Amino acid sequence: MDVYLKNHATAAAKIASLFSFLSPVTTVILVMMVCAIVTYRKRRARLVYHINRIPGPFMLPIIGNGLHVSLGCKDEFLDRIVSAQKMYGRRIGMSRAWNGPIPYVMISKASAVEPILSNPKLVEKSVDYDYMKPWLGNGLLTSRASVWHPRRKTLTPAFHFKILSEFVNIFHKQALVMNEKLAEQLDNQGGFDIVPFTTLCALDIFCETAMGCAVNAQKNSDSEYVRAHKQIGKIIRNRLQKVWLRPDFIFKHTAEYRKHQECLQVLHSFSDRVVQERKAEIVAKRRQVEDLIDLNNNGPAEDSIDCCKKKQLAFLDLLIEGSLDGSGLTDLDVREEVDTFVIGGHDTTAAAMAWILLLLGSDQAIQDRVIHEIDEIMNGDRDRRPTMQELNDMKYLECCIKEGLRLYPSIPLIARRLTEDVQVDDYIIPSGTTTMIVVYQLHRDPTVFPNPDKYNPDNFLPENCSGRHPYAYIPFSAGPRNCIGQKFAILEEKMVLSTVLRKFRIEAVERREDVKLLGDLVLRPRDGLKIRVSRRQ
Ligand code: HEM
Repeated sequence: MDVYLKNHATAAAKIASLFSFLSPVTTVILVMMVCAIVTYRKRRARLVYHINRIPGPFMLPIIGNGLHVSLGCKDEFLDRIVSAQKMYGRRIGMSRAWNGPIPYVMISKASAVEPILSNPKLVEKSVDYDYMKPWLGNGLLTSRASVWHPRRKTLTPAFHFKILSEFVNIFHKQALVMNEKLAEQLDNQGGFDIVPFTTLCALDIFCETAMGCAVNAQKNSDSEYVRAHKQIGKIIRNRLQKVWLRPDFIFKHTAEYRKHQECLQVLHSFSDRVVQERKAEIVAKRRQVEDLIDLNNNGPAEDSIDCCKKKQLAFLDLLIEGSLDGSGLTDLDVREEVDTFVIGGHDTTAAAMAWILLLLGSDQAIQDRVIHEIDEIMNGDRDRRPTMQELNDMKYLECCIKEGLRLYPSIPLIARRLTEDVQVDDYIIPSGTTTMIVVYQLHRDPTVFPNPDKYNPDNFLPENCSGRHPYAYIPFSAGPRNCIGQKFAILEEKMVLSTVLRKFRIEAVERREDVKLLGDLVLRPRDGLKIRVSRRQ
């Protein structure tokens, strides 16, 4: 003990003699730096300790499991995550991986998902979302908690039930255009890829409902916008996988960066134009109202003012009216939300509808049952637009949609950066970790869904849902940062799918098992989804 104290005293004396050469200010700075380093190292050691208690693959010094993620075929990202999770996360529903110095914890068990998604303090997205920022800026999907809170509050009313019911007409109109396009494929007995059809239909629907602008994507399918959108998704995925492409100063010197910038130019000029045109219309309308007030010395009738104030506004109008009335949102902020909602609002629903058509085409008995339900509700009428009530009554169709989203959740991975520790059973996932909820696998937990790979819409009959863990099925995420557009999505899908099924019978041309999956920003089939259509008798 004496020797120990003596050694420390000597070390302290040496440090003091070193500091005696330095000015007091430099000494204070040095001491602060030493303290910061000691604290950082302590925190880091704690983080490493807790992460490495979680099962995971063998890792190399410094690069960890980076090679496993970055090397090889870029289309295998989701496959690799799922297989690592199957191998190491089977027992506790969690596994860990180090992407260089960054720890990731993959989760596919409902009881481990709950403490993360339900906690209102854990709403920070992981750094992986930052690679979407040049495109989406601080839109709802990518923004930090401090920016996200007020914006989410502003936008929530735009997806109110009353507004959605006004969209039903547009949903139907665009579904009829899709039917016209499908009719052109009646003679195509070899089959065709359904994904471009649902994608363009969903894009038309979103632009016309939420932003009041008709882009006619279904009629003009080779639009520059659609191509740029597809390409930027690929570039971002590639960058996410390849650690060395992550730093801006490297990425900026690649050919991909030039393509990335070209895509941004196309995408941003589209959304800028939409925002500016709508803003000009709103400003002109306001002027008209002001002129009317000036003309009438007594001012406008009270009830006409009330009617304007009470009207519920759709997404873009809500943002623009807010920015004109001093909500603090700039034109750039509005554009960021437009870009975010266009991707959130059409890619996801498009993928879901395509998968569901393939699934229905693979099981004629299920298709018969859903057609029977629709015919019964519509009294055999195959043309009239369904009312909101009739759509609500299509319960079995809803089960088919939910089951489709279980097997093929449009967003297969949800990542969060933890800002506080989370306890799961005997494990601590420390603050600072990136957690990745593997929704694709969570939805295939055999203890929750027996025979989990089978397409079985009965899984969502009320009697089969009762008692199920609320976080076992989360296609729209859950908790405070869940999907803002989920009611919109289900309603749109019901309208489009029922409109298709009233006219056509669907047959899958390929087996589900043969479809290669791409874990892009959205879960897509690598080579499309081939179906055949015939007119219903
Ligand atoms: C089948 C269709 C859809 C699915 C499966 C889906 C799924 C999801 C999921 C899982 C999230 C959470 C993402 C995360 O935390 O990383 C999310 C967020 C979001 N979704 Fe959806 N979505 C769908 C349709 C829509 C639609 C139609 C809209 C717009 C009308 C929309 C707009 C958004 C937005 C803006 C966010 C970010 C919300 C926030 O952070 O506050 N989504 N969606």
